[in-house]
Amino acid sequence: MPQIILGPSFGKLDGAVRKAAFAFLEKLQESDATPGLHIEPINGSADPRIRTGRVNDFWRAVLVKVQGQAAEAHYVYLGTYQHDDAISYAKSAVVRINPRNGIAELVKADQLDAPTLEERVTKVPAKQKPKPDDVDLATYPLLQTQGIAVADLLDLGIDPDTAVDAAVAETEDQMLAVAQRAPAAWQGDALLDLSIGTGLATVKEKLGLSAPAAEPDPQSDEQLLTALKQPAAQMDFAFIEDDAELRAAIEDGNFGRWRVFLHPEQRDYAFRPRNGSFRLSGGAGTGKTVVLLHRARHLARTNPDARVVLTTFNRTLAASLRETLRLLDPDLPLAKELGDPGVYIAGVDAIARRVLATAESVHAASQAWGETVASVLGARSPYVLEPTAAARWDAAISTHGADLAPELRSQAFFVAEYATVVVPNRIVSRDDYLRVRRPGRGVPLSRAQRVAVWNVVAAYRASADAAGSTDWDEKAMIAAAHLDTVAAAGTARLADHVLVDEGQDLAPSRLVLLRALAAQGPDDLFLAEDSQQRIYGQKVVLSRYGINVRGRSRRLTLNYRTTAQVLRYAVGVLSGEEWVDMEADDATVTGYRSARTGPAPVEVGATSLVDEYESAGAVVGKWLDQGDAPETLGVLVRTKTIGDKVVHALSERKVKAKFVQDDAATGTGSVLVMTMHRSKGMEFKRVVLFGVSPDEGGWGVGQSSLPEADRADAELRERSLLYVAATRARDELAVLWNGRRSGLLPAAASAG
Ligand SMILES: Nc1ncnc2c1ncn2[C@@H]1O[C@H](COP(=O)(O)OP(=O)(O)OP(=O)(O)O)[C@@H](O)[C@H]1O
Repeated sequence: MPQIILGPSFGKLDGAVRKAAFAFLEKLQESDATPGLHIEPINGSADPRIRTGRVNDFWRAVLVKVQGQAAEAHYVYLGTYQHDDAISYAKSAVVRINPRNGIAELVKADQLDAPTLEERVTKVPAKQKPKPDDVDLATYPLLQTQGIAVADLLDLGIDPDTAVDAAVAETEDQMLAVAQRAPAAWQGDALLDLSIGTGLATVKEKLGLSAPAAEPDPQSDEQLLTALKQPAAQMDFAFIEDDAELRAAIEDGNFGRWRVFLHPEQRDYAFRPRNGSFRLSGGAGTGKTVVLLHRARHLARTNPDARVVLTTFNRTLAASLRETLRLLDPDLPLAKELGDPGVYIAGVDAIARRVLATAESVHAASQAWGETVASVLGARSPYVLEPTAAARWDAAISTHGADLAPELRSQAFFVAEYATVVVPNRIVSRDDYLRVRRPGRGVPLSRAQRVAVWNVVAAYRASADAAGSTDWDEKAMIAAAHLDTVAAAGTARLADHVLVDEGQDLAPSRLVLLRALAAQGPDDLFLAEDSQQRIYGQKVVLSRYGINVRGRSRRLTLNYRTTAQVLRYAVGVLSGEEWVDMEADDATVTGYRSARTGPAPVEVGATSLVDEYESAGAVVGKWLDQGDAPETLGVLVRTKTIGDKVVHALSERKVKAKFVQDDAATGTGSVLVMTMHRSKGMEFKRVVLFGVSPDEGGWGVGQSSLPEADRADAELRERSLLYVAATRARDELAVLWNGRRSGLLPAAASAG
């Protein structure tokens, strides 16, 4: 069967033609000898491999035929055009090997001749190299300030016209414009990377660029095929694997390029085997979830017996992973039960519950099960499935917390202490607690304070014991203990590969559980995280919970979702704070960039709540008038109460809106209002952040009652929440408040 390769300009078509184009390619994929396809060369085409094919009476497909030694040809599909346009495009399009780096590229014939390289390069104004003391670097060509010359760009293989334009770009926005015009995706990416200070060697490594051993032979189909398969070429050329992929790409107006056009780094993280646990970090929108989905599919396809667990913070996000994996591969077998071959998708708490439910039904009466529960909670009832309400902390504090210092008398303090110290360390007695090290907990405790804290913990546990209940930290830890016990007795673990999204939000007990799902070994655990998006729980260091990723941590830096303008604003929310990643290293935003442009975020400060509702109605109404589908617009709020009021206020202003919570379907036809927490992992075309003021509900709430160290961390989480919310916007962001502007928002200049 001929192999179809989607080229960079396979383009968008409207409905009827799309169907015809798909039918054409489907037949071509079966056999290029199918009657009626009329695959023909064009007289006078610049590229001898160019063919056109008959889609119908009016439309023709433009293709590049690469035969090589293979029995079946490869066809690069360059799009479907009306007859005359197809012929003129086919005459000028050339797919060739870039002589500098061996990457396949689509160029126009006129780019290959006139004017010579030397002539074009002389277009670059000869400014002297800047001297740090006497030059205003802000008005100096960006690349020159980084010590990059045109010759370096040409050497990388960047198209000469693009190189010349890039060399004179003085601002980020000018560079973005050049990058967007670049004839190949890898070139735009390389230019943006270089312009923010990434070195030439790193750029080459990230894109897998290296000089070919010999001058490419333009006649050689084999060489062209190799060139098409280079990772950097695959940002523009996608080898289509089956009918479903073809149908999605050609027929689906919402086709996501993420399904087939991966960045070389994404490709590497998705497909390369790893000899142990791996951590992939990256800012919002850099494609961490995309990598996980591709990796899950790859592992399951490579070994159909493999038990792949794909998990995340909660069931809403798990439902979204399931839906997106279905889009990527509708035929991929999903496992129904944990431990079955295929991909099993669930939130981490659902996994804990699954393990416990099975274990309790089989072992509840056994001594071993009782010992497992006791190893985490001390001697108590072996029944653990019922949930413990967080309110039990309040009861325990009020009955047994008389000796506590006032700043420790809060549910939030106990939840944090319990989840990060008591449960993961399997503390079952007061003596254990007096001895345990509490690294990472900013709040110091004297011996007397520890005793007072333990009294409350003991009371909390006693009341949960009486109810036969456990909280989610306890459930995860008992499940992990159980899995370790049965594995030590020789039973196989439940998974071969565990893939984790939103790792930054997982409490220690959840990490211990995920570690216990698979035996230590190659490709055991792959964890995606962005520490700057931690909006739940405490800071966590992976190595404390048996997850060793030393030397196996990488970072993605290209944001595919958000425009450069929105990204700059969102990153402004993070600035001035210290951030650490899950290896306790600096979490840097260096190199984090977007290749897309759009309007600068708009800020609207209102003088009353009614005024703010009015502004929200006006902003959303304008977007709807422009033709945006309502469900592509998000209004993000701090709390459900605020959200309900916003829905009401929008409806009064004739904007149909609905409040979305938990894993309710978003549906179509309404503007979506949701809490910023609920918006995690989602994206919208345009976003309103509503009520970003210390005078409005939610911000800073409860922090004053926390110990100082916990308060600082709570403020970091609020920044992260705002960052998460702002980075949900693909194209445009509006930030609204009533009263004072929140100090968490970036300095006013970033908004411009
Ligand atoms: N190679 C790609 N080509 C085109 N689009 C991509 C690519 N990779 C990712 N995207 C798109 O970028 C957006 C962000 O991707 P994804 O959700 O995987 O990022 P993320 O790092 O998990 O983000 P977040 O941390 O904000 O949840 C999605 O719309 C995705 O389809």
